[in-house]
Amino acid sequence: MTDDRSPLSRLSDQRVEYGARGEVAAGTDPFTFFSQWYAEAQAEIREPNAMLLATASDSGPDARIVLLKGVDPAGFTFFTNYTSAKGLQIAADARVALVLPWHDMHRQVRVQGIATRTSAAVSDEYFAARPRGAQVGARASHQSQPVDSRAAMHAAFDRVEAEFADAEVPRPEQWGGYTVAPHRIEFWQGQANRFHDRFVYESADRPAALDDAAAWTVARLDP
Ligand SMILES: Cc1cc2nc3c(=O)[nH]c(=O)nc-3n(C[C@H](O)[C@H](O)[C@H](O)COP(=O)(O)O)c2cc1C
Ligand code: PXP
Repeated sequence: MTDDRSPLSRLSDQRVEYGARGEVAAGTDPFTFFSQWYAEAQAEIREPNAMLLATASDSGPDARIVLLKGVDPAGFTFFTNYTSAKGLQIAADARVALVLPWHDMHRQVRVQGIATRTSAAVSDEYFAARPRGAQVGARASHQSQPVDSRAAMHAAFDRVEAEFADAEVPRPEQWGGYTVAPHRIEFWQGQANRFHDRFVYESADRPAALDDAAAWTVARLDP
């Protein structure tokens, strides 16, 4: 904050005012609320399904972006490598948090829940729908492990391509989905004077179906 030579020392000058979208009221159930907000985000945000996934384990908290690939009343689904850092962390502690950061709309959605692996059939179906290059990449990558060089990565990619030259690329068994079944979900709408709207749905710490209005209590929170 005191070093005037660095532009990074002056970030306190940056200021965006919120509130142009008007006030928000709580919806009936979290699924309806999320569906409505997601449809609006889809129209305005370039990659609205990019979300932060936070994990907790004995080694401490960790976070990274993953892509949301589906939402239904059971929860929020993404795909990854089960032997990655996040995969090992979820194996040690399945409690996770998600944040959908829709800055341009002055909105965020926060989710807390329990991650469980999708069935092999669901993972197979999604893997088969990915572009071939992404399938090859998933087989060639030991996600989150050190690798010697970019050249070594390309060699691994080429080996997989050669192995399945005339065939479909099968899903590696360590690659698949997780569904986060939520017990807390918060909708945040930025407002003027940092006096925002926040609505939190809770299901008594137990995951509940998002569209089961009776399972959720809703409260407004101070900003
Ligand atoms: C926009 C964006 C989307 C991403 N989507 C995914 C994803 O869906 N699955 C995934 O495994 N990694 C995804 N990544 C990469 C992760 O952020 C991360 O680098 C990788 O999964 C390794 O994380 P880990 O070492 O914590 O396991 C994405 C990164 C970005 C920036
Ligand atoms: C390492 C990794 N895995 C999976 C994904 C999800 O990609 P896709 O949309 O092809 O499933 C991404 C997206 O950036 C990624 O970086």
